[in-house]
Amino acid sequence: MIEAKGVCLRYPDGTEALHQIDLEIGPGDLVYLTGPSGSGKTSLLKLFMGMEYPTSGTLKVLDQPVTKDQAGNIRRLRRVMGPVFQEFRLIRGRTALENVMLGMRFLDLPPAQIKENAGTALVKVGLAHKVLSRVENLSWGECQRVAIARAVARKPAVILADEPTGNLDQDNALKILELLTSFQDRKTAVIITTHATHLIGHQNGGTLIRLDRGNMHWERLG
Ligand SMILES: Nc1ncnc2c1ncn2[C@@H]1O[C@H](COP(=O)(O)OP(=O)(O)OP(=O)(O)O)[C@@H](O)[C@H]1O
Repeated sequence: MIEAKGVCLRYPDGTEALHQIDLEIGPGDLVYLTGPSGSGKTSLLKLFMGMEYPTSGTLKVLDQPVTKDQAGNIRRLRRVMGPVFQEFRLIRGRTALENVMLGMRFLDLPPAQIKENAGTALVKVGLAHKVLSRVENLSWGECQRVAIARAVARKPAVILADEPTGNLDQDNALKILELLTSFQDRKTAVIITTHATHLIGHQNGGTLIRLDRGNMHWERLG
């Protein structure tokens, strides 16, 4: 599903964010990405999303090479990714339901099906009572759940959540990790960046990737 061989990422200002990354993530895998601030976690997610390209090495996502000259194909690839961005990127003035539906606009589904799937996703994240609320009237935690619903409603091949525990106390961080890992199934891989490694449940298994100044170390959990 995701295969990286010797991947390096150097930004135009010379910063080497990732160095010689080798990894394989298969369908249904659960991967936690951790490491200090600036260690390269977001950069790695951006590579998986085709928002950055490797400066050297090879990266394939769903058998699609992630290179600049494949930009058109990568745009299509993004439709089967389920990103949950740190800043959520919700559209103000629109309801929770509309936000989730907008995230599905590229899917080849009839409008009624899109609406139904969007509603189901909001129920799954515990927001049945906020479906018709505008997002600016929701709390921060509710907005986070809308962002998760938008990612999962697309039934993506990979859910990528960037630091979903960042602003949460321990109880809520645990709930969000449990919610995100509940979407892992045979076909859906879940990748979560987090500083909260002490909250990672070993019962779900999975892999912990530690990044340290762009270098990677693996650890199997469970
Ligand atoms: N667009 C960019 N241009 C230049 N350098 C960048 C850019 N984006 C990130 N960096 C640098 O690349 C390195 C890795 O950044 P990245 O955002 O991937 O780290 P992170 O592990 O996600 O950090 P945090 O936990 O603080 O979010 C850092 O040194 C950062 O300053």
